[in-house]
Amino acid sequence: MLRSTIQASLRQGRAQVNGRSFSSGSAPHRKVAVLGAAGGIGQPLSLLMKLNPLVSQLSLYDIAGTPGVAADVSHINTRSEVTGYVGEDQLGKALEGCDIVIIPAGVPRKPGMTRDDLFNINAGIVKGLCTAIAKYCPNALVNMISNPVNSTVPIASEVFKKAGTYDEKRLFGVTTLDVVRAKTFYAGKANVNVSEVNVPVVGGHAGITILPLFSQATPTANLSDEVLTALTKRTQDGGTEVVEAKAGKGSATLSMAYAGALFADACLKGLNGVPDVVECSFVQSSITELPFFASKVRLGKNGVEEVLGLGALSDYEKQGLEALLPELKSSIEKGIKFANQ
Ligand SMILES: NC(=O)c1ccc[n+]([C@@H]2O[C@H](COP(=O)([O-])OP(=O)(O)OC[C@H]3O[C@@H](n4cnc5c(N)ncnc54)[C@H](O)[C@@H]3O)[C@@H](O)[C@H]2O)c1
Ligand SMILES: O=C(O)C[C@H](O)C(=O)O
Repeated sequence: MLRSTIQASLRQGRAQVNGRSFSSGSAPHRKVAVLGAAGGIGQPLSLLMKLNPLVSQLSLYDIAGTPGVAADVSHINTRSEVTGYVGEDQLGKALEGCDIVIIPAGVPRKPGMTRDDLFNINAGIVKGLCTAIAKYCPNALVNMISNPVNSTVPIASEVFKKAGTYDEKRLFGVTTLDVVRAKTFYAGKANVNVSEVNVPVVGGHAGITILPLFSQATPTANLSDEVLTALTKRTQDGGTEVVEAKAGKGSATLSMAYAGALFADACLKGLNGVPDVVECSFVQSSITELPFFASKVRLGKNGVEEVLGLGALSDYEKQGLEALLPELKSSIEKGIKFANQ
C-alpha cells in the first residue's frame, strides 16, 4: 500500500504499476490537485502526495497560503513537480489536465457541532470548486473530503449533471478514515497485528450512518456483543473524539491526510491498471434504495469498476443498516436540493 510505495520510492525511485516496476520517470504521467492545500488536512496531504511516486505533477490550490506550502513541499527530492496556485483566478490553471482532484477545502467542526452544521458554508465552497472541475478537468476522478460528505458528494453530482460532465464512476466520497479507525480500534480489542486487519465500513460518513462491519473483520476474533457494540460506537464517534480533544482547534487533520493519501494512491493504482484495487468509498450505488452509499468499490482505469455488495451482515449490523437509511437519505436529498436552487 502507500507505506510500501513510499518506501520503494525513497529507496529506489521506482514505482510498481500493474505488477511491473517503473523507474519513477517512466510511470504514467499523473497530475493530482489538492484544493484546500494550505489547510489542516491540505498541508500534510500535500506532503504525502509529494512522497507518492505515482504522481508526476502536484497542483496545490487554496484561497490563501499556497505559495508557501508549495515552495516548502517542492524542495522534497521526489518525482513530482509542485506548483502552488492561489485565488480563484488561478483555479483553472490548477485544475487543467488533472487526473485526480482531492478536495479538503472548507471549514471543520468545533465541539458541539455535527457535520451537517458545516453545510451552510461548505456546500457553497464545494459547488464552486465542482463548477470549475466540470470546466477545466471534466474527466478527473474527484475525491471529496469536505464535510458533510453525505451531502457534498450529491452536490458535486448535481453540479456535474448540470454541466453535462457527470460520470458516476469518477466521483468518490472519501470514507477511508472510518476504515482506518475501524482497523485500529479492532486490532486493539482483538489483539491482532493492525497491519493485517481488514474491516469494511459502509453507509455514509456521519454518526450512525457510519456502519463498520466487524462481523466481516479479518483476522477473525471471538469478540463479545458488548465489545462489538463499543467498537461500532467508537468508530461512529471517532471524528467527535478528535474534535473534542482538539477543543475548538478543528477536527482530524493528520489521520485524515493519511487516509486521503491512501485513497488517492488506490485511485492512481486503479487508473494505472493495477488489478484488484478495492477500497470503501461513498459512491453512486444501487446496493440499497439510496442513490449514494459507501461500500467496497473495485477501482480501475475509469474510476469505479464495480460497486461490491454488502455481504452477510450480523443481526446487529442489519439493525444498524435499517437505522441509518432515513438520515442518509435526508442528507443526500439536502445536497441535491441545494445544488438545484
Ligand atoms: N471525509 C473525512 O473523513 C474528513 C475528515 C476530516 C475532516 N474533513 C473535512 O475536511 C474539511 C477541511 O478540514 P481542515 O481541518 O483541513 O480545515 P482547515 O480550515 O484547516 O482547512 C480548510 C482549507 O480550505 C481552504 N478553503 C476555504 N475555501 C476554499 C475555497 N473556496 N477554495 C479552496 N480552498 C478553500 C481554507 O483556506 C483552508 O486552508 C472540513 O470540511 C472537515 O470537516 C473530512
Ligand atoms: O469529525 C469531523 O468533523 C471530521 C471528519 O469527518 C472525521 O471523521 O474526523
